[in-house]
Amino acid sequence: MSTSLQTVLDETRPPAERADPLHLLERAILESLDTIEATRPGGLVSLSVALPDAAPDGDAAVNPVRGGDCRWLSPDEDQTLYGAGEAVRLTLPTPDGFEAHRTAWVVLGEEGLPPPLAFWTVPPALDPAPPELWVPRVLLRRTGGRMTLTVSLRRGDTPVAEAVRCWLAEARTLLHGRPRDVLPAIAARAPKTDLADWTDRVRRTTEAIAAGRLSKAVLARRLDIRLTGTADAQVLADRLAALHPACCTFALAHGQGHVVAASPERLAVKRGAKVHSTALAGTAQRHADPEADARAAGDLLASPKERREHAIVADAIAEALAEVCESVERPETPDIMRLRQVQHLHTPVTGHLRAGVGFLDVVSRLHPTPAVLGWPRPAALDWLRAMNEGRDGLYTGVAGWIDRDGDGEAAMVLRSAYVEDRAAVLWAGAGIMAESDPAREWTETDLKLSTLLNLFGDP
Ligand SMILES: C=C(O[C@H]1C=CC=C(C(=O)O)[C@@H]1O)C(=O)O
Repeated sequence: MSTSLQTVLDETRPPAERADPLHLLERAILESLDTIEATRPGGLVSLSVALPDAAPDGDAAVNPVRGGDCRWLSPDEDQTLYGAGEAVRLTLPTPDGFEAHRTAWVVLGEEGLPPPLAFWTVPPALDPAPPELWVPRVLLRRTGGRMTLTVSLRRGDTPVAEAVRCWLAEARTLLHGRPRDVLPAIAARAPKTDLADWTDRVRRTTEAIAAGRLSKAVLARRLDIRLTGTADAQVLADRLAALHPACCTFALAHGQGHVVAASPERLAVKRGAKVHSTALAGTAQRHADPEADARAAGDLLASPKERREHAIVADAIAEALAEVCESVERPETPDIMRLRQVQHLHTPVTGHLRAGVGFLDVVSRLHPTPAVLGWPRPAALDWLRAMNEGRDGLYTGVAGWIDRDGDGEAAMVLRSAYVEDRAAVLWAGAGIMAESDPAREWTETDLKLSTLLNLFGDP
């Protein structure tokens, strides 16, 4: 071992924490040092170690509760990803441009551990920004009680000793960081859309649909809020995950702040050749009274307008998957997805991918679905541009992760906020059909906005 690296290890490991599970990482780094240093300049190298399980009482040495700048909680897989820093960031001309980097990725460490991964975002259709992908410098992956710590480096960007210093410091924060879990309240609201403007836009859209210019358009409204203090995006994501267990919850570094969401719409999940997507469109309110709640769900299922709005989305997803799959399956009729504030018509769509089809290629075919844009795609895009519809903070874009094996998960950025310092920008939208009533659609967006507003004490 070089003396400089020994110095880094000694400096970054306080004596009181000698029993720290990070010694496993330190040992693995020392064992892999020659290979890391031999990796060609520009090459991406990742090293993974298994850590002891987290104790449920939170007293264990390993208890990843806070810290880092990216967090991803998957609803049905009991998996949480915590990322810190960036080993590499790629701006992709096309999302599948990642494949070349993926195959050159050097993976070190214990065998049988989950592969390293990258987070990525694709902007909304109305935003010309390119897709971005980044490999976190430190990634902690908790699957069930199993924990894997992965550190990554692009050779040539930073001296190895410096990278090791960052790895250990960031890993320590992910493992032992202290919660800052008091969320601020709302100090002021600045709606960017009022009911009159919304009503006008919905009316013009229903007229355009009646005139045959398009079948559906998703209009959206923006609400800016000022907070009484800084909101920690990672805490917001944790709260959202607790309140919305059926959703994919994430907080991802974006611009100078973070995008935080509890998205009910998992656009795609890929495991080997299997891909799962979710068609979600058609919305009703939830009710505390079970009878009223069931009636609302029944009305939703029976409504020709909601069923057509939903079918446009389910058909588009099935058609996009058919282009890259050997077979596609979906039930004939939707069921109901129940969330905290709303319930949606829901159709799961699954496919068996043809050989050689990459995950990000699937995502780029699916996005934007008619659940966030409208239909047909070109007409909806033209219409939204003509209406000066804006989108930012990634709202109606896609976010996800992809691993070294090419598997991954993608969620629409919905029920989301862009949070920076003491400010948050919230968006919510609704699919507009020929029969849409402006006031009802406004109420629906209110319910969708409350997913995030509730976190700041808004009833
Ligand atoms: C556009 C949003 O939701 C979409 C997803 C599910 C149901 C929708 C609807 O019924 O209108 C929307 O298409 C949003 O949450 O901002």
